Amino acid sequence: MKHVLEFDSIQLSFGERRILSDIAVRCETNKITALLGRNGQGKTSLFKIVYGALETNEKSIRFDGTPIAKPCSRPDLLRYLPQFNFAPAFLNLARVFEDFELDFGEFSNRFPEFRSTSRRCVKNLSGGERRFLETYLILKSKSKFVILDEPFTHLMPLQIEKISQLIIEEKANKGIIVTDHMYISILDVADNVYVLTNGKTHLLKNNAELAIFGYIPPVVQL
Ligand SMILES: Nc1ncnc2c1ncn2[C@@H]1O[C@H](COP(=O)(O)OP(=O)(O)OP(=O)(O)O)[C@@H](O)[C@H]1O
Repeated sequence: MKHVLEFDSIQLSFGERRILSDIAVRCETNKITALLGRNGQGKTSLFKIVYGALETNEKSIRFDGTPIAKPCSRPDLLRYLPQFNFAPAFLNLARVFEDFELDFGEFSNRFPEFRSTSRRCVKNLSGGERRFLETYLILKSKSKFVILDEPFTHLMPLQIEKISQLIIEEKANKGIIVTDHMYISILDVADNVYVLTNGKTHLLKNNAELAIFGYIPPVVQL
């Protein structure tokens, strides 16, 4: 059964500075929805509002047409990969997988580079290993939707490829909303791409519009 997550009518200012003013995003299960935008345009702020980690007076977030006030209290509906590390630093990987109700064996069989890490504390992983682990935990969770805020940060190209593959596979089970400045990898997997600029979201008609919105230089051929 198809599910729909929509968010619009979101207003956000920091002091006198208006960040978000004209937002309209629609995400569906079995689809990958990308949000691109120049640095500082408000992508993370928007995701935090949708998840419920940042308060704002005006917002409308609906799941299958029903408003949800605090999606962060409904992990069955929505989970969020923030830009910062969230897996508890002093737990070992076996315990983290247990807490997330995921199978460490399945993870380490698929990604043998993690095979001997079940007793290792999260804090002893490298930056890239930790980002890979945390992205996996969110992507494989049983939520109907997940938001991934820059999942490719710290990842080497080979791991970016593996996460891209996982994103494509997991869309069979959920709706995925993603932003990352590795935009070519994002364009490769996305079904719909929005650009956030000057507080407004635009659904892209074609990739060339990325240059028109000033996200990529005009010379890049996509
Ligand atoms: N708590 C805050 N107080 C004041 N200004 C803030 C706060 N959080 C974010 N900002 C500002 O709001 C703007 C949007 O920030 P945000 O992190 O949402 O942008 P972004 O599109 O995710 O950027 P990037 O691509 O660089 O990650 C930025 O100019 C940022 O400096």
